[in-house]
Amino acid sequence: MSPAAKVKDNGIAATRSLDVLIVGAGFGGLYQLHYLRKMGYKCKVVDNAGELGGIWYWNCYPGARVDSDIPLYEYSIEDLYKDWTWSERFPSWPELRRYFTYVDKKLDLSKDVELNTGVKAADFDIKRSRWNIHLSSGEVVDAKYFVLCTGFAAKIHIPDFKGMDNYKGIMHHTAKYPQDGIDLKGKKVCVIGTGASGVQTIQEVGPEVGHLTVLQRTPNLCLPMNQHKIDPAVEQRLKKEGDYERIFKYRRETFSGFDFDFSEKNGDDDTAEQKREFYKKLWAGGGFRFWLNTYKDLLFDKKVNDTAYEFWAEKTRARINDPKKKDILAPVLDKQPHTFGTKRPSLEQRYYEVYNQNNVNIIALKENPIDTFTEKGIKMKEGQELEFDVIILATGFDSVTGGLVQIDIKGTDVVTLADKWSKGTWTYLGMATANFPNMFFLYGPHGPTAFANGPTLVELQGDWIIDAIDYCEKNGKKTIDATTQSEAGWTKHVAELTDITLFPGTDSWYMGANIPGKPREALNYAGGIPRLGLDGRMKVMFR
Ligand SMILES: Cc1cc2nc3c(=O)[nH]c(=O)nc-3n(C[C@H](O)[C@H](O)[C@H](O)COP(=O)(O)OP(=O)(O)OC[C@H]3O[C@@H](n4cnc5c(N)ncnc54)[C@H](O)[C@@H]3O)c2cc1C
Repeated sequence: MSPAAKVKDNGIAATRSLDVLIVGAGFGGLYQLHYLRKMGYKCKVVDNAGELGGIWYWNCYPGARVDSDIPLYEYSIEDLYKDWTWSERFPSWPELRRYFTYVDKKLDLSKDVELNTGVKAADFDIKRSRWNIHLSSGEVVDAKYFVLCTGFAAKIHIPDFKGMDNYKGIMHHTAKYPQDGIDLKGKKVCVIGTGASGVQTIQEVGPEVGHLTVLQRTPNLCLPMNQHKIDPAVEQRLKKEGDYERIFKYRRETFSGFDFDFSEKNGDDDTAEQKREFYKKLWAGGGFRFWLNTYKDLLFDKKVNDTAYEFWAEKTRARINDPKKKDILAPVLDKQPHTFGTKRPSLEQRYYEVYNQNNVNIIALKENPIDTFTEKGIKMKEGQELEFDVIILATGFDSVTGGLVQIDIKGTDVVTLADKWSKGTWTYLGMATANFPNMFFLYGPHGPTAFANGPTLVELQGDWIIDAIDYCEKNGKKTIDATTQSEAGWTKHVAELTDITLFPGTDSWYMGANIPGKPREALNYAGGIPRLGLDGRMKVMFR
């Protein structure tokens, strides 16, 4: 199937020929490798990480753990789940790493994975209908298909704070945290940012450090995780009774790929008292239930949304002692930072109690912004000169599109992907983009990505991509490409669906609003998994 190796193109000799080059050794890339290899295709995975696991390699900051409860955050492959048991309902990053080691051993993946190897560029050779893929090692690989499983968080974002180079202490972004950690005991620590990574870091390090200062731009409307230990005997019984099989089937049918879905009810179907009872039940269930198992119009109707916000604020404010901290962390409804659920709420275990400790303070950056970094710390606009041994930048990512466009990819019209998407993103089904034939991506733009449980979505989209490649090979197709019409239709559909929700009203990374100059647009598909309707959607162009 593969043409001879050493194909000469653009003066660069490709040293290897593959059927498929897969970028990323996380849930998505390893799923592609396992099935495509089983089907007889010659594939390799490359990843610039030092181990398997995707984001769980990079995000080893204190307290990093998953927000999807088990067994949702794992592969649905029986051979894997039958012998694996997690220790906690929401596992932490070291356990995720152990899971990937286990998966590797069971599926014998590593022999086809090249770690510490990045993809820098790729160009499509029209004459041969193949990709030349340029690796960080200097090697050029020739492949018929180019599958980008680069996740939504491959490009970190650090705001352009004044004077950052002045600071002489220890400073790391959460996704570049040292693999062997930092001893924070007794240290003066600053965490900038209270998104998902910030919340997890703060609640973990607060009890351990000498002093913690949190710099918050927007309060995170955190939900109780309700973490607990897992009893392996119970899990074993559930597996025997077919529970896991049922969950893995059902998770492919729900909006977010979890084992629960939005209620059939609208908010107005319930009286105020009934609403309260309903919210109490969701709250007690823990996890994302208060967000994604709630009234089906909660993310569409501001009035209904307000009732959830009020419930959240009442519950949360009761946990914070200091009145000023209360207002910074959990403002009352008429000072709400945004509608509930239109920014990703984080799951927390003791986040708010940490602020009741004397060694923890919080500064609202909207009232008192950073003036400049200094040699010893940070000077605030109001004049305080704060000194820190360690600064942890929990400042997020150029999410969803950043990891893709930072690779210099040229399609059939020699326009780079970065140029094509510079004023807005165009995709078909959130898995292909016109004039980039034989190239697919998953868990990326215009898919349900950030609204979806990772493993569910990478399996669903992964199956579609595998089928598409197999279809081409079985039917002698040289290329598969999205048409510009199909791409325009999907892109319009993504925008229209988002426009009727409350999401556009909030500045968030869901809308690209966290990155200066990035187009403000819907990056995720608000129709959820069921409306994707991937079956029978092969409306693509074969040549
Ligand atoms: C801190 C954090 C917590 C999360 N928690 C949850 C959660 O609780 N539940 C949930 O469902 N999802 C969560 N997610 C989303 C998570 O990304 C997905 O669950 C899942 O990891 C997606 O798998 P993936 O294989 O698509 O991508 P990733 O796991 O992101 O893996 C992508 C891989 O591609 C590699 N890569 C990228 N670009 C290149 C390049 N140019 N060259 C070589 N290699 C490259 C990266 O190094 C990385 O290893 C979280 C994300 C983050 C950042």
